[in-house]
Amino acid sequence: MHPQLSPQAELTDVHVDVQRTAVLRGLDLVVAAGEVLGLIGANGSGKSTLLNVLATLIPPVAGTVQVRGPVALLGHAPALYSQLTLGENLRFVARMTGRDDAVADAALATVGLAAAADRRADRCSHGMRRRADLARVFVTEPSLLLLDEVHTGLDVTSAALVDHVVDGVRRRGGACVVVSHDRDQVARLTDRVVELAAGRVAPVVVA
Ligand SMILES: Nc1ncnc2c1ncn2[C@@H]1O[C@H](COP(=O)(O)OP(=O)(O)OP(=O)(O)O)[C@@H](O)[C@H]1O
Repeated sequence: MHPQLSPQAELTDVHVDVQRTAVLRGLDLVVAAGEVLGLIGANGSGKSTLLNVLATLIPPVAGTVQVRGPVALLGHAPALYSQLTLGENLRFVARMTGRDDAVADAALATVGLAAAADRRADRCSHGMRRRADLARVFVTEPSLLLLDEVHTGLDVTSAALVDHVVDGVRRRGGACVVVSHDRDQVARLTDRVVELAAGRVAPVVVA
């Protein structure tokens, strides 16, 4: 962590139930501005739930959640309207956040999808959809970027694009939380790693 920087997100004694089952139980976590935090844990330990709490999509039943600045969550599945083209999807995001269409078009070009802008999302490969999802980050410029297993199924070039996106958020002084089952990926990409178990997080030393 970078103690000299203020927290981008701070969770204190957070309890979250999913379908009446306690998933997070008194969880404390500070994500510092400028850091890339790795989050690991067994299947079902609550990693996606925690990202949803950080994205303020799931309210805790107890505890406090403080998040500064705009947040972007990239989930298991890319968040695109399947019947819209990639260009329409990105322009929609741009308009919803008060940006020009040109920003959306530039973002698509940045992720190497300018030539596919007129292709419907449901006619794109998984990797293309993931790239278009990553392009959202160039449009909205979040201060807190939450990545949930986004490396799955990506080729080397697309995986490098994830690194580029994470670097961009960090350079702007924002923070990232990266969920992955790939410990090598986590060790390479992050400044520090925590493990979620029994509803709480604990520091982990990743070789
Ligand atoms: N829609 C749902 N309905 C019922 N229970 C759910 C639902 N979503 C999650 N859960 C429960 O919440 C717990 C935490 O799930 P979550 O998806 O956050 O775990 P995870 O660590 O991200 O798992 P994985 O590594 O498999 O993606 C799980 O034990 C699961 O049983």
